[in-house]
Amino acid sequence: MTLAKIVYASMTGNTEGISEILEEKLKAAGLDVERIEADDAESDVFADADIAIVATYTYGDGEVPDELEDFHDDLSDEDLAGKIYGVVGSGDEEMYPDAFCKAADLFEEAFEATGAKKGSATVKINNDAEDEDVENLQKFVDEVVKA
Ligand SMILES: Cc1cc2nc3c(=O)[nH]c(=O)nc-3n(C[C@H](O)[C@H](O)[C@H](O)COP(=O)(O)O)c2cc1C
Repeated sequence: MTLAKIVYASMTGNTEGISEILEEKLKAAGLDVERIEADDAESDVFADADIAIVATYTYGDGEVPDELEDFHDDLSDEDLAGKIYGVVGSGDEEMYPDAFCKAADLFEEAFEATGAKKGSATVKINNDAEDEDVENLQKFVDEVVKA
């Protein structure tokens, strides 16, 4: 069975909710899913996964959250060739227009260095997921599953 792993960080719950939506949709597509909170994620967490997903909010001014910093630094050294990756970000578009969901972009760069294949365009969500975002998450899941 195909295994998808979702590593997520969430301070106020928005990204956690997004990760739950992803889990639900991946399961509905027939996949095994593991959702791993940032503090529990070792850099080799995706070694046994077919699909590697990171869901992250953005902190500071366009920075990866503290609890994902080491994970992000080490991820690019992993060999994830043959796997599919996808990234979902939550940020605040009004408050941080120039750094909106920048952490998601930084994870995309790290995944590119691993040799994994991008399964779908990064989804960026303004705070918590609304109806339109849920549709975009469905599209994201459909694409990573068939990539
Ligand atoms: C101190 C602080 C800095 C932030 N910096 C950014 C930022 O640079 N870019 C961005 O898009 N959002 C930024 N945000 C907004 C959060 O990423 C956004 O509220 C997100 O939905 C939080 O996700 P969570 O509920 O999963 O913790 C910042 C929020 C705080 C409190």
